This record gives sequence, structure tokens and C-alpha cells, in this order.
Amino acid sequence: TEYRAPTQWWNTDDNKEYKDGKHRVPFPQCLVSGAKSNYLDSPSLIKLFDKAIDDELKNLKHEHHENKKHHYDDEMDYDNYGTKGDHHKSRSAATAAIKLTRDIMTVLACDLNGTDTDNLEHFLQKFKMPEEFCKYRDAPDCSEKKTYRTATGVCNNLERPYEGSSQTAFGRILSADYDDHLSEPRRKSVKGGLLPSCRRVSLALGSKPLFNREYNNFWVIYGQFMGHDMALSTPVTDTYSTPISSCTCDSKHDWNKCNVIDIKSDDPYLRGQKCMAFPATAQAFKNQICSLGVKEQMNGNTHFLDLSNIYGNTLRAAAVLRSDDGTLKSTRRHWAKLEFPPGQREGKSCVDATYKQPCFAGGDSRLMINLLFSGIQAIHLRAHNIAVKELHELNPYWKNNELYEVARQINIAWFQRVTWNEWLPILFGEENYATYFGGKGASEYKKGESEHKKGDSEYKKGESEHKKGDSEYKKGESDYKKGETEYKKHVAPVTYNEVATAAFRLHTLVRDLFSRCTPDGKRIDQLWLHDINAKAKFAYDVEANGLDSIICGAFYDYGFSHDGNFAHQIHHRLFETTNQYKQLWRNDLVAINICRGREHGIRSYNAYRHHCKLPKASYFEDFGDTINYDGIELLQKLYKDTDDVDLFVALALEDQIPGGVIGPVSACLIAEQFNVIRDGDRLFYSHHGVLTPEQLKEMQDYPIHCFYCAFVDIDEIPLNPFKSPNDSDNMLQRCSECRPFKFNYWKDKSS
Ligand code: HEM
Ligand SMILES: [Ca+2]
Repeated sequence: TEYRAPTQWWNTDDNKEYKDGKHRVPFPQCLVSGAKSNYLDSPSLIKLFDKAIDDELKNLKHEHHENKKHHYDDEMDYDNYGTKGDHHKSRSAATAAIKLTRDIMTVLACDLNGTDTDNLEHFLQKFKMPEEFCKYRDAPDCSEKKTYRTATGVCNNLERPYEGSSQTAFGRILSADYDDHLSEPRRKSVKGGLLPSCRRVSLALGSKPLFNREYNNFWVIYGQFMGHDMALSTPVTDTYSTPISSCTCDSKHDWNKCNVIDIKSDDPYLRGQKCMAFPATAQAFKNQICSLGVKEQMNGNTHFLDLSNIYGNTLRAAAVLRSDDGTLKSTRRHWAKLEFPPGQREGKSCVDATYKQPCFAGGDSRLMINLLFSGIQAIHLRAHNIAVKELHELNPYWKNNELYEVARQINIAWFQRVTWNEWLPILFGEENYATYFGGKGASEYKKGESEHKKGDSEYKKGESEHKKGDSEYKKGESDYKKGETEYKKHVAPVTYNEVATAAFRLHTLVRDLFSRCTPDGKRIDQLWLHDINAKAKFAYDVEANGLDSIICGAFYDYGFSHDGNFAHQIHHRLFETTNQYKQLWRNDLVAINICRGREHGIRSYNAYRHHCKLPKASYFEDFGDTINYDGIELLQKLYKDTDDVDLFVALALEDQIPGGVIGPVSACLIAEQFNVIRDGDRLFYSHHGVLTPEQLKEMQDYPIHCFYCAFVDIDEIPLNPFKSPNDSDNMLQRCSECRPFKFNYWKDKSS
């Protein structure tokens, strides 16, 4: 790749100070360091640029060399790391740009202390980068991409075509907070000294969550599925776009590439293991503007909720995953009634794959994260293929591509309907839901916030209060779940870094044990998470009915509540393996989340309180309006200052909003998120003109349990499939009594 620095760097149009024609660049931020050094001429800039590029290319080569020891280059790779072109180029361009920014700051001896990040960003974006360097993607031609979604999400917004597309930067609710104002992870306390280590904070949080009977495990893992559709913090990759495997306990100072969490020799669960080491997230240009800037992280997936983890987030993945007849590739087992996701040629996404029992492949590399997740993947894969079959019967002359696109549209519509009408109302509580989402303008949901401030005692009442009769549940359904919505093209449909990295990492809800049952609902047993976490074996358990037995169990199992406690399996035994020396290797997801947040420059909880119209806390006691006494005491022991508190940690400790699952600041951030990816998604299923009025009505009227009846090998499903069945308001419904979905509204009338 030939990158060349431009001869003129500064965008003269918007800079009045640029006068003398000598291509000198003023740095208002650096005035402290003396007038002369506040200017850089073009030759010096070009030198710096070429060095940054050189370094980056060297770096990539080194990573690849290290990687080769561990990985094969698999041409048939389904997942999105495997897009050998686009993502890799854009990532290295962004990495070089931030390095260049830093070099320039160093040469100019800029003192960024006390710099306002927003101003700095504004200033840095005035730098032009070389044209060829910025062409990490071809300019999209949106003229023929108006009806159906593209695989990458490009052209969803016709005016700003990259918005929401895969392999672009996460959005941010608030600008980043890095130790050096540019890219270095947040590790310092505002009081001086270091923040407490991520593992230390994690160990202070409990491992004994209580159940919440308001939702079941199907609801919990469905949430994980939503999260993975919206967000993939793409790991740093090598020249072949393979995630690097060179992070070790010694990579601590290489924070652009690796995260390292130290483990003390007296750690109660992980002693003997020196550290947890894992790749950092790849960089990306903010708003796709190719300029100098403050570090942003790359979302590998489309930001929309569009089943991109089923269909693929790149053209290449999408092409590999589908068959010529418009269906999605799948595998069949003679003993299983319904199809399975396709097998992966290499066992990249699970650890126990064999030729006969491979890991599953799909549009995202993480679908073996647990076998219930794979089950949800299977549900939407089956939904697509059944829709193709029905549409083909109705419209026999349709071309295969039309079958694929319309089936995909129907499948995404099912998923969006269930998410906004059934899943989110449980997270927020049926009553609050209308306040946050009730078809009002995106700005109005914030009003709800202030009303949620209730004394501690009110939150404590907990589970029993949350039980609502079916009648109440139905009442809420009235208007906001029915009818059309409007697309708002000015809204940017992006996944926010704060939501992907903190608010939506609802790991508090995850259970240790996953039940299995047979199609007639007979319980078989319970499996530990570590037996189905990146392991395929139980998907192929013939006796139990494979994947479907794990989906069945999820309807019955309660989820854990969002109470600052984490299941032991998540907290201290994630991805448990034994290495070649028979040493046990374990991970702590809570510590990883905290360090990931610091790496991504996520501001402290206090900043988001302010954003969510709560007063900033000066003393720890001031957190009392959202966090109970025990939580405050815990925070006070760990952190030196209220401005130090990691967002993920405080959100896990927040008391629930009345009737909902999460706390006030969580709710505020997550509501903001789901409002923008609904309003700003031009092809959202209920937006005017996306479906016909009859199609939309059928989509919203069809009983939700009947959706799942059609795609799971099971006899009975609870009326609300996201809550465990009971004998009163959530009775089991016989699948044989479900009416068929009215596909005939998709019969082409033009023929
Ligand atoms: C079996 C249960 C689960 C396991 C084993 C699991 C594991 C993980 C792991 C290993 C990561 C990456 C951490 C990192 O490197 O930064 C992650 C990220 C994440 N998880 Fe989970 N998780 C589970 C359940 C959930 C649930 C229930 C939700 C939400 C309802 C969720 C939401 C997320 C989100 C939003 C991310 C960030 C995605 C990204 O930006 O890459 N997870 N999870
Ligand atoms: Ca997506």
C-alpha cells in the first residue's frame, strides 16, 4: 500500500490564521509552550506522517508474525474478522492517525492538561489526511439500495451513507476521557495516583445474585443476542485481519494493542495465574472523517438491530452464509426435527469441535458464547428458511434474490417487533416504557428520569412488587405497540460506546446453570455455563434433543436480578480451560468489562448522572438517590473520588427503577440508544412505507409465543415467552393451537 502525505495539511477554508502561504499550522492548544513552537511547517508534518505510517506497517507485520504461530489463514472464514480488505485498512489508517496526532503533540510540546476534549477534537479535525490513505472503502453508490438493507448497513441513511454501517466507530454520548486526552486508557484517579485495579474492584462485587421471577433465561440470552447484533468491539488484528494472539502478561505497556489485568498471588480464585491478557479494540475514525483525532473504537457489526449476526456484517460473510436458492446455509441431523446452523470448517469459535461435531458459523464470531445463544441463532436461521419456503409457494416466479431479501426483511421485522414490544418493556417496566419510548420525540424520554428518584426503601421491596397480572401487561399494549412510526433522517443510528461497553453489558443477569428439557417440557437436567460456554458437545446430544433441549429449558429458568452480584461462572470461571501444562486458566468478565471501559475512555458514572439530569455527586453519599447504602460503602472503599467511579460498576449497583430491571442512569442511557436505532433506521419495520398496512398489522398482531413455536422443536410455550410459565397469568400455550402466520399478505399483487 502506498501512502503519501499531502503537501498541504491545513484546511485553509475554515482557518483565518493561515495566511503566510508557508503551510504553517497554528496550534492554539499549545500556546503555553512558546510562540515559535506553535507552528509546524509542511515538510516536518510530512516527515511525521511518513514515520507514523512506517511504524504502523512494521507493527502489523510483527503482529502477523506472532500470530502465525497460533492461527491458520482460513479463506473460508465466515466471521467479520475475515474481511481481509476494508476493516484492516481503515483500522491501520486510524491507528496511524492517532499516532501522528500524538507525535505532533510531542514535537510541539503541547501540554494537554485541562484540555477540553470537544475543543481538541474540533481542532484536530481540521487536518487533512492524504486522499489515498483515506480511501479505506469505496464511495458507496446508494441509488439501487433503497428497498432492502445492505449487508454492511451502508446506504441506510441515504445522505450520510456510512452512518450505522459495520466497521465504523461507535458513537459516544459524551466525549472520551483518556489519561493523555488522546488515547491512553483511563487509569489515573482525579486525585492523583492510580485507580483501583480492575480485578480488585471486581472482587469487591458479590457472587450471589438473587433470582428475579419477572423474566426467564430466554429473555436474558435474547438480550445478549441483541447486544451482539449492535456491537462488536473489534479486537486489534494483524495484516491478515486475524485477532492478535500475542498479548501476554508482559504486554502491559503496549496498551494500544493489549489489555493486561494483574492477578495477585493471594487471589481467592485465580491465584497461580499471573494475569488476564486480551487484545485491545481496534481504532476507527470518528464519524468516518479521515483526520487526526482522539481515539475511537471500531464496531465490527452494523449498529442497527438487523440480525446482522445471522446474515453477516460484510458482503463477503453474507455471500458465504447464503445458498443459491435464497435460503441460509444450515446443517441437518437425522435425529433432529429442525435444522442447525452450519458448521465451521475450523474450530475457531469453540474449544471442543470435532469433524463430526463442529462449532457453528454465522454472521458473528461469538455465537458459541453459550449454546442457548446458538439456539437463538438457530431460531432466526429457521425463521428465514421457513419464510423463503412460504414466499416461494406464494410467488413461484420470484427470483432467488428476492426470496432472500423479503424473507430477511420479514425475519428482521419479527426480531424488531419482539425487541421493542416485548423485550424492552420488561427491561424498563411496562409502565415506564411509554415514558421512555412511547412514540414521543427522542428528547422526551428524559423527562421520566426525575420521577424515578425514590428513596432507598422503595427500591428494596424488590421482586414481589414487580409481579403484575396479565391484565396489566395487556393494558400497556394499547397504542405504542401498534401502528406506524416515522423515520427521522437527522438521527444518527449508532451504537454508543457507553452502551456497548457498560450499560448493555447486563452480565448481572446471567445464570450459572442452564436447564434442558424434552419437547414435551420434561426437565432433563441442568448444565453449568462452563460446559456450554464455547463448547459444542451438548448441541449434539441426541438423547436430549440437542440445541432445542437448551432452548426449552430457558423458558422455565428464572434469570438473575440486576443487583450488583455476578454468577460465579461469569465472575471467576469464564472460558475455563486447562493449558498444555495442565494449568487451569480462567477469566473474570467483570474485571474485563471494567478494564474495557477504561481502555475505551468511558467517563465516570458522575458524568453520566449529569447527562441524565441527576445532580453530580460531590460526596459518595450523594449517590444515595440511585445507589443503596451498601453500594455506596463499597464504592467509597474502592475509589478516592466520586469522579473516579467506573460506569460499569456503578450501573451494576444502581437500584432498579420501579417495575423495571435496571437503574435510572442505565435506563436513561439504554433508552437513548434504542430510540436512535429505531428513529434513525430508515428500514425499521414499523416506519411508514416499509411494510404495507396489512403486513404491519399481522406482524404486530401475531402472538409472540407462536413465533417461537414455529422455530423450536417444542410442544408448549408460555403466553409471554420471556417469563417463566405459571398457572395464572402466564400459562403454557399449546403450539398445535397456533394459527399460521399470514404470509399471504406478501403475495405479489402485481402479477
Ligand atoms: C453466558 C452469558 C454471557 C457470556 C459468557 C458473556 C461474555 C461476554 C464476553 C467475553 C464479552 C467480551 C468482553 C470484552 O472483551 O470486553 C462480552 C461482551 C458483551 N456482552 Fe456479554 N456475555 C454473556 C451475557 C450477556 C448478556 C445477557 C448481555 C446483555 C443482555 C450481554 C451483553 C454484552 C455486550 C453488549 C457486550 C459488548 C459487545 C462488544 O462491544 O463487543 N452479555 N460478553
Ligand atoms: Ca446489527
